[in-house]
Amino acid sequence: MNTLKINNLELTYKNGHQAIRNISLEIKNGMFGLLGPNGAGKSSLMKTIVGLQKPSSGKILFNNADIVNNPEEIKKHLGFLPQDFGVYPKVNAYDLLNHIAILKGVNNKVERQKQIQYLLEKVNLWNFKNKEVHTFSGGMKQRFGVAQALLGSPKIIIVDEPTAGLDPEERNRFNALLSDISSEVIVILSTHLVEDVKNLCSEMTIMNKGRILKIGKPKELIEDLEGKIWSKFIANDELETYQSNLKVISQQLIERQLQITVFASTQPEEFSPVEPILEHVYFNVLSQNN
Ligand SMILES: Nc1ncnc2c1ncn2[C@@H]1O[C@H](COP(=O)(O)OP(=O)(O)OP(=O)(O)O)[C@@H](O)[C@H]1O
Repeated sequence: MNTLKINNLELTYKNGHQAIRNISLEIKNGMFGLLGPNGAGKSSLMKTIVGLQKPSSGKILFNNADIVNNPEEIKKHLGFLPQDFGVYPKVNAYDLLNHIAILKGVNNKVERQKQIQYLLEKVNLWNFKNKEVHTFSGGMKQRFGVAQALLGSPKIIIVDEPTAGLDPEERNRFNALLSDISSEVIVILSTHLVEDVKNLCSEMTIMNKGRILKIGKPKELIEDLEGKIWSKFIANDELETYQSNLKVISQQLIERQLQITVFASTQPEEFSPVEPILEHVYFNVLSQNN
């Protein structure tokens, strides 16, 4: 079992912006969802975990090793799948993986060949091993990204917005693959897609403005809202009145009619009960923080 422990982490950038505010977390094997709107501090947190930047204060321990002072202790066990790799060199999939494996310290040639074949088969790209990666479709590039992240048998894998730009079928396939991997390693999935967290993660946290606002199992966080979510169709000009009298957590247009969803411990007049979902957890938590 791998463990990542974060204690009282703080990060203030040189311009004075405080991107991480007193964060403490404990993450074990499985998929952990880091959910938050743009600018919440997710990338700042991940970059600090992987040792790309030092926190202003606080501790990060990976399997009990202090990785703030010894980033190598995590780097040798890390697989990183960034949002976008930028431009790929004009190299075929096999050769590119071979190159990355060497950078990751897989020095034995036979071992390298074994790992590359295993991973290309696992992500369904073995038949495309001689094709240049820059010609791959979005989904194929993402799966290639997973293969490179898994080279060198990492114990912790960090993925940033992994399904951005994938069509629904590619997204499902990609998510199944991540879920498959996560039983033996820590996978931290940073995203603003509630749907991906709901489908994949056993534990999650919601963060905003550098703080952790909620932490728990998606299922339990949803159960906490049982009997507290209500909705109603209203006229556009009534919105402000409802917002000042009730806790409106979301609003959406359905066939051009405005529907609001509110959080309340008892049923507001003329509202209908709604079965809670993770979106409600997310919007409810964020609305308390705005
Ligand atoms: N190097 C930096 N110097 C100063 N401020 C920064 C720096 N990097 C990020 N920030 C600021 O810190 C805050 C958190 O940014 P961060 O990129 O961590 O958020 P995020 O949750 O990952 O958002 P996104 O989903 O948009 O990537 C933002 O207000 C951002 O402008």
